[in-house]
Amino acid sequence: MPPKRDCCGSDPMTPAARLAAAIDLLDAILEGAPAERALTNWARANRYAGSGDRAAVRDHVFDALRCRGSFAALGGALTGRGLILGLCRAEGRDATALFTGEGHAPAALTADEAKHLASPAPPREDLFTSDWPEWLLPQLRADLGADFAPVSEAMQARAPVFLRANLAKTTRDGAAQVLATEGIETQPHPLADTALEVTAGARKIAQSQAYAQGLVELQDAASQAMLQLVDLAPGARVLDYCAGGGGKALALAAAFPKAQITAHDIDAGRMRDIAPRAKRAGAKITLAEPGKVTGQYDLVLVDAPCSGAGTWRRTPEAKWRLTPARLAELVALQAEILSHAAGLVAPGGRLCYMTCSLLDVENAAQIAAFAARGGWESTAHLRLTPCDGADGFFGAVLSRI
Ligand SMILES: C[S@@+](CC[C@H](N)C(=O)[O-])C[C@H]1O[C@@H](n2cnc3c(N)ncnc32)[C@H](O)[C@@H]1O
Repeated sequence: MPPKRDCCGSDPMTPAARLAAAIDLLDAILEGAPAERALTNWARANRYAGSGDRAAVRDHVFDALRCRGSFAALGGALTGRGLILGLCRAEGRDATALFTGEGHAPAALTADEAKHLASPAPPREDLFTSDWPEWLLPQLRADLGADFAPVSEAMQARAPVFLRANLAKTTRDGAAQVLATEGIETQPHPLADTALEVTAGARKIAQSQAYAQGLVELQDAASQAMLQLVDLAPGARVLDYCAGGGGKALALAAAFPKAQITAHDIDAGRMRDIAPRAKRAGAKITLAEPGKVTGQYDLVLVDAPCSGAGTWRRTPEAKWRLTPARLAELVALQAEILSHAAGLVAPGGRLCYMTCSLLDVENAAQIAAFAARGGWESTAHLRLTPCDGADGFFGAVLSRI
């Protein structure tokens, strides 16, 4: 059968050519180019690459960034070429057959490379350990305890894609049926009764009718699960203090249609998508002016800026960019935001703190320090790791003492 042509009529790139493109991109990224920008520039400069090629090259690049330490060890060098050799080895692909130097394939293996690939692979534990930033290892080992090995292994895999069924418009089964008619296969996920894990057709979501009609939103299942911490009476006043693009505010609006929800973020630009998303979802969300929020709320949600360690499968560059100084800055910012947000909680109301971090210093220790400053106690918390099937997340509910 002839190779399937893309929409522009060019033949798809060969697997070896896709690897060669990923090698060049990774070299640029290792020199400091942001991955997304490098991929966009590459796609613009190589118009012959169809959507399948772009997706495959992107997957290679993100797989290599996520498993940077282990692929470099398996491939013999922390270079684009070393990482892609490591990727081939990790996936059990025959590098000799792909690195031929013919056509657009990467140059043939050198004698040293062939020797390295034939040498025994490092032990499994050394491999997954090397996919964390080295400076963070003592902290991660202490915080994750017995979960360190399984979480580290889970973090090497690609993150699943999840949707939240908008129960204000449909049921989870109803959303799944509509998605299926558009070639998007899903299965319910146990972490939340709104969560659908996408098993096929993920790239069609943004163009689907189910999405356009607000039946579903993209949201990680652990992020959806965090709403288990919240219970709201009809008419409750809710402030999403760090609303960003509104993921939590929209989920709250769907779960509690009678709540009055206000979204706030220090950065107005981050809230740009809330209005169109709310319109699609059929939700009412009031936007507060950045830095000017006042009043009293029955629930103040602080989905705090954090290291994002629980989401590093999706944003692998971020894990290599984090520094001890930046982490300390984030921890100080979280404490400051908590103090400020606490002042907006009405008598008898609650404060809910969340992060997508796996690090204790941003999670339980942050809450313990806040409670130790007086006046508040933690009444419930939830900690999820990628071993639960989705991103790492932490949430705690606090009441006044
Ligand atoms: C984890 S993100 C929020 C994600 C969002 N809640 C969602 O579910 O899509 C953290 C947000 O906190 C905001 N932020 C940072 N510093 C802040 C501050 N001092 N006050 C309020 N928001 C702040 C950031 O702009 C960012 O959008």
